[in-house]
Amino acid sequence: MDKLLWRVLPLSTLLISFALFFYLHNSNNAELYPIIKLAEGECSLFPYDHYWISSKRILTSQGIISGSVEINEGKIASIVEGYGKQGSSVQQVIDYGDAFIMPGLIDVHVHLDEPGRTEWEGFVTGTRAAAAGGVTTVVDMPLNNHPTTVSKETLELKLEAAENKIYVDVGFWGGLIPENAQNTSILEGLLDAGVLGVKSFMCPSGINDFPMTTIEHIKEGLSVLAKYKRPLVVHSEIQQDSKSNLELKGNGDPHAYNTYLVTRPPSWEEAAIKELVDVTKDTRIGGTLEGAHVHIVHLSDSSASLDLIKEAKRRGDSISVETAPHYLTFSSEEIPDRDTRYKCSPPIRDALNKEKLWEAVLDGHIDLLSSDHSPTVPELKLLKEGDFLKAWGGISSLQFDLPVTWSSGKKHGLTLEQLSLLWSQKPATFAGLESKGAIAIGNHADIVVWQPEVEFDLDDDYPVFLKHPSLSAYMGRRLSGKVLDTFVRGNLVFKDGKHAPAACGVPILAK
Ligand SMILES: NC(=O)NC(NC(N)=O)C(=O)[O-]
Ligand SMILES: [Zn+2]
Ligand SMILES: [Zn+2]
Repeated sequence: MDKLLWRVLPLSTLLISFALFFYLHNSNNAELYPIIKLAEGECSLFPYDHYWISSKRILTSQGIISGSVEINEGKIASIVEGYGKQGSSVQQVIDYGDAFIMPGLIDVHVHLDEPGRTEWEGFVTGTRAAAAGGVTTVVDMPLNNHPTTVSKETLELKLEAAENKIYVDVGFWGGLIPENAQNTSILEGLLDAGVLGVKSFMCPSGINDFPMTTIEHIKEGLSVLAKYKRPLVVHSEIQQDSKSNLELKGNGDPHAYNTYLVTRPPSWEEAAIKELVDVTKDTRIGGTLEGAHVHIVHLSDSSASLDLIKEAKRRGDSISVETAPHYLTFSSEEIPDRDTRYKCSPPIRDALNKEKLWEAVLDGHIDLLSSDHSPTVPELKLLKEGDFLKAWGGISSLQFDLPVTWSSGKKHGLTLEQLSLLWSQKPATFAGLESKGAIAIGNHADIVVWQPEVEFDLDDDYPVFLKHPSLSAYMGRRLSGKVLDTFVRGNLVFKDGKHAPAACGVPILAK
């Protein structure tokens, strides 16, 4: 017996070693490159400064190619056509096979809520969700953080709070409120400190220290912004409380979505946009506000409001518009009673409105997409009570920008090129983010690698990095388009469900 054992042992050791070798070899192949254990504090899950990534499908500024991209010290150093071919300086290659490589998404409308409301969201949770979704840059809104970002001093508080907490790059919108519109030195101080532009509300914002602006305040703001050549972004709704609406508010069932919907009709958006386009005529070349730009956030009304914007564009006004994936995905008819996760303003309208909005996206009348990720705490969303009139308005979605847009978009004929234009190139130009938004030589290596054809369920097992996953109306859905890896300035910040240990995103300040 002993003898037999001694004979079998070397043989089995040999077999085990072989098996182990093949297993490791294959699993390395599956991982596509060796995983090296990182020390705490590292910015990247791939510890090389100089490497290539290759795939059969790379969306470059010259179109989709099969080939490789050379990344060196955070920037795109070269692009080589031909799958499997790399330049002579090959050090490390990550071969993604036929996964799709494209520029990272730039989400210009995100409420990160820090400092002051970290129980709602925060720099760490928000930017980790972004990284997990292939979003490599976000631009943070000046509310619902406390204090709101309306002066140089409050921007400094933001920057302090963001230190060592951001996993992707973050730019900041300042706020235009009556106080700094009337005292332009405060506004200039805020712009000098580096906000990419300012945002205002034409209706109550729901946040006490962010009062609404009238069109007169907006004109004051625009005359300052014209000098800086930075945009004004506007929540474009003006309250039009007709008698019948007031009555409905009192009588309708607050658990029915329609009761909320009728309280914020398209005429609110139309009224605001009418006032805005009356002002944007002066932004034309030679006009008194030349250099200023008005950007309408989260357009929901695809009828009269959109027509006003199209007409202003035709005239040559400096105006642009975004919409959000929830207006392109959901329709009011299908929102269940009591499901306040869907409450936002302006509201999600009917299916016909949604289809017209898609048409406008595909025809290029909508300039870009953004999430308007605006969570709160579950208690304020009133998930248990299900009261649409009292619940906080805001959709929680940041991590799902890409799969949600793609899932609905592909059914409407959206191409991968259009998707990237709407989520990367256009937002980069709009927010003045040089060196971002395209895979082009010299640009930041801000990249998402994803599988457009892969479907997955957003179930309880799915790794969601939002602060409050239960608030997202997308939970429970089946989506197309799985994010594999995300690079920010060459750092592999997210891979296969894991984040890099250190938060190495940088704040982006306008100069
Ligand atoms: N204070 C907010 O975050 N409001 C947001 N709320 C929404 N959209 O329902 C917004 O962007 O208007
Ligand atoms: Zn808004
Ligand atoms: Zn918002």
